[in-house]
Amino acid sequence: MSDILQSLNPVQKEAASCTEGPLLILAGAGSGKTRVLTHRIAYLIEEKGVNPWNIMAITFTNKAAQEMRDRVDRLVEFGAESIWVATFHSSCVRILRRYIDRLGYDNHFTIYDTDDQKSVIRKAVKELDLDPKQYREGPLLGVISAAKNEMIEPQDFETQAGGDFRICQEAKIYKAYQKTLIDNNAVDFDDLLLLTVRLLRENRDILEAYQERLRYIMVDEYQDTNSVQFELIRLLSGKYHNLCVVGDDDQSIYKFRGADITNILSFEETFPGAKVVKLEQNYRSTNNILEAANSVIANNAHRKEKHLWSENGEGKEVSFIHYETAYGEAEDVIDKIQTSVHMGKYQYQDCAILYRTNAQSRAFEEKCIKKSVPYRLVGGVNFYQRQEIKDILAYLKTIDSGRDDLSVTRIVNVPKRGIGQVTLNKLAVYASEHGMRLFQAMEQAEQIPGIGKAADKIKGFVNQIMVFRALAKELDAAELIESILEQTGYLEELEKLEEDKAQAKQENLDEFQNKAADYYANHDEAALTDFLEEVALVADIDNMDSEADSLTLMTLHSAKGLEFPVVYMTGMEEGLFPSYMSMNSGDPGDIEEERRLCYVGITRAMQQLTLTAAKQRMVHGNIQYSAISRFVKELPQEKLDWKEETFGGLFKKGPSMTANSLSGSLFGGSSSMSSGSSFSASQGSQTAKKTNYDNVFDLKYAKAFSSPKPDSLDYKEGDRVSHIKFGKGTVLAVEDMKKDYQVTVEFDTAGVKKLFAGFAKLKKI
Ligand SMILES: Nc1ncnc2c1ncn2[C@@H]1O[C@H](COP(=O)(O)OP(=O)(O)OP(=O)(O)O)[C@@H](O)[C@H]1O
Ligand SMILES: [Mg+2]
Repeated sequence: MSDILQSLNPVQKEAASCTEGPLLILAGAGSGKTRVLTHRIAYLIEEKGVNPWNIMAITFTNKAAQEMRDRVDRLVEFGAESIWVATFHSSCVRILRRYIDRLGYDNHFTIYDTDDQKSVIRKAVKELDLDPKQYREGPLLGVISAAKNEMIEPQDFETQAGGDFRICQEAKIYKAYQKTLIDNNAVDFDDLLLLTVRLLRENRDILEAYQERLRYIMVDEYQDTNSVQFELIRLLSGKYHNLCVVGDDDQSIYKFRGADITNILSFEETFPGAKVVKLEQNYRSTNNILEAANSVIANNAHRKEKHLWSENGEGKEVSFIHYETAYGEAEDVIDKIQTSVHMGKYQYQDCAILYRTNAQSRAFEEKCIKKSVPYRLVGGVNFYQRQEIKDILAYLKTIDSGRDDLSVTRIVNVPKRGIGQVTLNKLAVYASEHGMRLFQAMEQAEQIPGIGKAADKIKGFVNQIMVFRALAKELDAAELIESILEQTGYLEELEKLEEDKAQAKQENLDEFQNKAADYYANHDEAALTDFLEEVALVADIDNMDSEADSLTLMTLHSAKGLEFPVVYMTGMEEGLFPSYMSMNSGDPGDIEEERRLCYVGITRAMQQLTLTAAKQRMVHGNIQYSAISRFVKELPQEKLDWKEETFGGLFKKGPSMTANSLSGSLFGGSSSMSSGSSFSASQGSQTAKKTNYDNVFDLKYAKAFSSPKPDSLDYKEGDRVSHIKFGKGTVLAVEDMKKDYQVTVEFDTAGVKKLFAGFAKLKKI
């Protein structure tokens, strides 16, 4: 066998050298799938004499495409540059730039981004005389995108509506939207794929030309392809059938973007005569880590059975640490990493901290900055650089002093107040002529010549800030943030965004409120100025050097395909991971998707894996007690190195404390909290006593969060209420407790929750 394949094991060799006909490499994480793909390309060129021009390799992200090209460059002597290595989208752009005129477009088409798309939707809704409140851009874009991913064109969408009023209206919007795009010679991201498929279906000559050229097609991370991507591959490989796809059904984590796991599960039916190769030897992780991964994923019903093993030895035991608070979790994890680096065991770049939601990065980022640990945030903007956080910070700064013109400029039209650039210029000129700050000039707007009617709008803004200034004396920063979000209409604006985006921003804002609540809990008599000073210190990220040896922080989703010697999976709590949404959607498939994500996380670790959870975490300014994630329970318990943090230190769990004997209190099994329900406590001390979490953080929180019991409630059993985070719901029960009312609410999407009335601030609707 050739030299090129020398570094592969026999099964990998078989896969890499099986070049003709359809081939599915179905294999678990770290078994060398990506490695086989790159070696296969080299083998085709060097051994089989295939022209690089005839080879296509498709990946999902630009980063992966770049890496694939680099790896092939190293293996192949000449011609690597003419291999077609690209993502799905860039492949389509390439085809369409050449041939889109066949579909009636001009070849110099424009690609619309989300902002452009939204304005097209707004225009369509207006033209159709529909209520923009009922037909919001975000959700409509979601509907259109889903239709396009299923290759449903506007006319088919209408036919499928079958008289349903709402769907009929959506069909009209879709039609108008598409017409505008065509009139502007523009395409959206989904069109790129859809139009390419249409082009190939309707133009035999073009299809045949590409089929003839792209004789060998390879797709990495095949488990995440959606219908239209699948169709594109099917068409292109339709003549030579030399299609090699690699993937792992257990790592399919993009269902929410239309990825269809059946594409991989039914490969053999779709491509008759397909050869299937399974790789089971893992080269990445120790056996302890693999056993953890195998044991968790075994709980999914719909999967192809496979079992990973490795020759890397047992390795260190997988650990689980249960902290009292999320604050303690962040502090200790960063400490542990720093210690291992100081001891010379690892470098920062060997370590990764993974979490379920972007907002969780905040606590870790702060600890890194405080302890001078260099870090790199992958696939996200640093917490304090995020748009919504900068907006709210700008409000707080303006409320605090109004001297920062940048902040004032940032928020004057956020949300929109209709104050135009011309007016702002006049204000700036007036301010500089009179040696004032911009905000002072605004306070005197009516005296400024030429401002005219805009003066009223400016006064409105100034008055609002004045009201907040008064409030700032009464409220702590967390409450102030809440009133800013509500009273300026910022939250309302958020709701108009696409669901994913709105939710991510909402989570970040919640996390910022938690930060504020946390700060006030730990600083008696803190003022807004002190809080802003603290934030300025922790938000200083200018001294970050992306090239330097640094710790990686990222979400589980963005960790796919990567590997690290040391991995921490944090926030392993019911409601966080798995997420509330997946727990309450009613579709068991959603929990399975979360479990696959957990599997992806575990299998990133090469030598050392630690899972962590916190008993209490601030969620939307409330302390929330959560049970340990079910995924922790699914790990092989007898091999798990389990530590409990109690007051003053970490203690190893004694041999008699098996997971099952603890399940009542730790997994929420026997307590009044059903699995997945959360407990928002205003009476921290009371709850703390009951659950015996007598640690110093509890007392501080308790002090900060004891809010008076309301005299009476304006809602009762059966009423509809709304909660700022959980949305709308129906009151199931109201219990009059000594210190507060405990209200049980069944939320429409967030499930059943028990809340304390004094803190939950439920509104009757
Ligand atoms: N035969 C082999 N000999 C030595 N190392 C190998 C071999 N096969 C794979 N590896 C190494 O194992 C690690 C995992 O390989 P690779 O990233 O290709 O796996 P994968 O199946 O694509 O994983 P994932 O499912 O996470 O994408 C890499 O560091 C790779 O270099
Ligand atoms: Mg891979």
